[in-house]
Amino acid sequence: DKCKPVYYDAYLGEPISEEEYLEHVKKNTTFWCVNIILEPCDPDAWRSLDGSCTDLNHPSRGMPHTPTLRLLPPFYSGNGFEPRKAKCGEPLPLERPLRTSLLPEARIPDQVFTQLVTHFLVFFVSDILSLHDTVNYVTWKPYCCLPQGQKDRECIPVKIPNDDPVHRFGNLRCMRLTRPFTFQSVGCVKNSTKPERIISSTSTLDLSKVYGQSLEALASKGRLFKSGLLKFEIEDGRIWPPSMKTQITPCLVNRKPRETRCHDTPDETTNSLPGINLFSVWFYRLHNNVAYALAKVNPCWDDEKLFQTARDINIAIMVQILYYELLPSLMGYDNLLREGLITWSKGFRDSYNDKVLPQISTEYATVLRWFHVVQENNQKLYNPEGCYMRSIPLTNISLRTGWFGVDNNMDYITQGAFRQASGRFDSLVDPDIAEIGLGPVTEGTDIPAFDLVKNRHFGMAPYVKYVELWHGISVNTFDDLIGVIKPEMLDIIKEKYKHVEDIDLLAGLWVELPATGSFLPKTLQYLMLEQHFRFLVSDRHWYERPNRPHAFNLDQLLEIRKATIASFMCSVGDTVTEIQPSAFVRPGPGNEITSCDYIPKIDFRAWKDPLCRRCRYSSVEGQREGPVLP
Ligand code: HEM
Repeated sequence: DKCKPVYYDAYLGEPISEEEYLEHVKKNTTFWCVNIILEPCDPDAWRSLDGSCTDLNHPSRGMPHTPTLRLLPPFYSGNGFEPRKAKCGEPLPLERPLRTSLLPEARIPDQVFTQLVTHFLVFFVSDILSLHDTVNYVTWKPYCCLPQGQKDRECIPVKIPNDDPVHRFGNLRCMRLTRPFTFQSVGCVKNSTKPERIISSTSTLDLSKVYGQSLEALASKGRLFKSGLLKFEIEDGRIWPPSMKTQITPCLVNRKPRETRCHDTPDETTNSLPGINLFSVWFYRLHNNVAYALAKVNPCWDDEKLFQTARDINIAIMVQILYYELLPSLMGYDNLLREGLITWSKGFRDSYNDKVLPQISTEYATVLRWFHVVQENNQKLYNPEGCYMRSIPLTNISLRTGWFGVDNNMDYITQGAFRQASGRFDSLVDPDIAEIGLGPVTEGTDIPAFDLVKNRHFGMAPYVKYVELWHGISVNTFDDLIGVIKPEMLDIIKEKYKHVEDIDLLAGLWVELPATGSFLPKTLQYLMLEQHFRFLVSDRHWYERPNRPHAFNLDQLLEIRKATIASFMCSVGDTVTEIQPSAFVRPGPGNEITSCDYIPKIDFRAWKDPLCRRCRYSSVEGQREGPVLP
């Protein structure tokens, strides 16, 4: 029956019967455990919103709440699947003292990269990962450091010892934290099986922060249903996504009555971290700029065609910037070329492999947290002339979209994003990220220590297993890590861990030497290459494919190739009339700030549809209307 929905077991990816589905309804587990596909996959359709039909043979794979892939089998201890023990049978060293020893606190500007790198990265992360584990200990179970928390198995608070370098003079001895949600904990799979984390995002790169993950959310909050546009609002001459009109909003930290802005987007978590907030607004605007440009060259296109094409271009621009600009800057152009992540030719390439499921690896989801190390929390604000105005801690403007809407803050933070250095790519962490990572909503948050806790609860194999896997060496003693770990840090590692196999994956990354030609630690480099290759080969809608549904023609692809973060900022960044051509890299000799007129732009005439000539004088009503956009 064509119109009958098909229910899939989210974990197994197999269809289930209506009776099995009703069982889930009874248990109230459909949200987590069932993927519903309303219509059979149409191989010629545009990319779906919920990730379904990315893989025609396994239509539910790629959807939210589908499993991650383990590169190495998990390590847990006991029947309760608690974090693995040290080799000698004792618990592993406490996370907080490990963090304070291996990753000291300091705020040092990087000599190469700008703050735009971390803003882009955190936005990109929000496209494929989840916030629910954080919401759990902040909002749903805020009691993990109170006596009530001792009775709740979900609570795994982080202990702060009495000799803590920061808190020994204060009273804080506990930071609240909860176990990550797993297929087991939410009731999809038996508790007697090894915990597998559950993620609420689609596993493809699809700008789900902008478009949401369901038709209903996009229809009710996103689409204007006119000229292919997303809904928008103009305030003080700036274009924004629509704002919420209710009193209760997710912008918990807005300082009322002045700060009222909170975005009513298909995915409300656009209002969370500043980097996510900024790039969501910018990609929102870019969609409308593209739709407007397309409508101009194709007056006969209807709303649907304009919308879908603009979405497709918007996603392609994001991926082009990620693969051809950001990743090469971080990981080395030649490294990416050699591993087949990018191509030197500007034309098409088809790397799609229908045997590879659209998934992310559990390891990748964990080690991406390494980037907390390079997050500078002191956001500098500049005016459009490039003069420093003032600073604000990023942790003070999370969950505070209202701040962006007042005092020209949006202009100044935009300017600061490409003028200011990121944190140094080193074994150091910004003091705010290490102590007050969630700002005023908790008593204290040591983000990298939390990362280590999660590393253990996700059952990551010991660090040395990954070193052996990727670097082809066998590691039996600490000295086998000479040449892999920074010498001075190897001394500290030996003090902290009793056996070389005890080292946690993330702790190893904190102290590793960078890979050749890269700024990233050696093992992180491999784990990133591995996953970014999978994004490319498992995505049927990958923008460089000539034979995907609604594929670009060559001229169009060549225009997409012009996308850079600088042209992006010129197009959507408030007051950006000049910028350095490589805006992920600090401005300076060879990368001077220059007028946007000199930054190559996409020419949308490549999308001119010859069929439109025929209906030129009978253009669809309203087609030429639209906001006056740059
Ligand atoms: C001011 C900047 C940032 C803040 C305040 C922040 C805060 C946080 C917090 C509180 C968590 C949850 C920790 C936990 O409960 O385990 C988290 C998770 C995470 N963050 Fe950040 N972060 C920031 C920047 C970044 C950046 C630049 C990246 C770059 C890759 C990043 C990647 C991640 C990842 C991958 C996770 C895990 C998400 C998941 O597993 O679903 N964060 N962050």
